[in-house]
Amino acid sequence: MSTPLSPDALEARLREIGAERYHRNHPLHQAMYAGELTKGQLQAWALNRYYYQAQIPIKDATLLARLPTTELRREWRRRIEDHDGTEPGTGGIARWLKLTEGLGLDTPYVESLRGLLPATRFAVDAYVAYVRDRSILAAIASSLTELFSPTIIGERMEGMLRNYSFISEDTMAYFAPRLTQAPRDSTFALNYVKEHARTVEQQQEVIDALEFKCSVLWTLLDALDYAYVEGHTPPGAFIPTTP
Ligand SMILES: O=C(O)c1cc(C(=O)O)c2c(n1)C(=O)C(=O)c1cc(C(=O)O)[nH]c1-2
Repeated sequence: MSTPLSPDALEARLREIGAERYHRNHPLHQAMYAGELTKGQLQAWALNRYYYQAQIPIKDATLLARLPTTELRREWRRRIEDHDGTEPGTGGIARWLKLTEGLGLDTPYVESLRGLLPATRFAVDAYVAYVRDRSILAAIASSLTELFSPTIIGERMEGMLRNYSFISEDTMAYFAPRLTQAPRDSTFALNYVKEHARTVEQQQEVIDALEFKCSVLWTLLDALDYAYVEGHTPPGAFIPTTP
């Protein structure tokens, strides 16, 4: 880029990146909603994704501490409440544990993180570090994958309920609220970057942040694929007891 894009052209570029790189295109996601995974493979996915869910409010709290205005902090604080809830048993993390429990996993084991794949830990920690260490613009832009999450969540809910007899609406309770939370959050983030990324350098930072985040999500599925579809489970990682 030698001249800055208009805000709408920047949005179009970001949407192109999502269409090409979002984890919706990953073969493991496609196998999951097509009903091709075993219960054990779904357990491994839910157990590893728990770490992503658990670190999201930590990532948001590191950003919150750096935000300069009341309006921005108020906006970001709501995200933390969405995940942590406002009292015990509420919020996204608690709902994620309903999913792992519904799949037959022991909650203390999931929470202990003992069964995580090494790549899950590295990729999620890289996301938290990115948001902590980069500019506020890059940190906000890295949440923009959420522009694309309602589509993948819709596919996953529909496909998993249809194709796996052991999955119920109740088990999938995590996802329904995300269908309204994600568009609200990503609209805010998109408007912020369209307003604040004006120079070529700033726009490149935003593009790089979205590509980085797509790579984080892609890596999580690559690691699951290698360990639980290809069968190269690293030492210490979760081993499914159901087929
Ligand atoms: O199910 C998904 O595929 C998916 C994707 C993403 C995403 O695109 O980052 C998030 C979520 N779910 C999600 O549930 C969630 O809370 C969330 C927070 C964030 C973020 O970057 O702050 N992304 C996502």
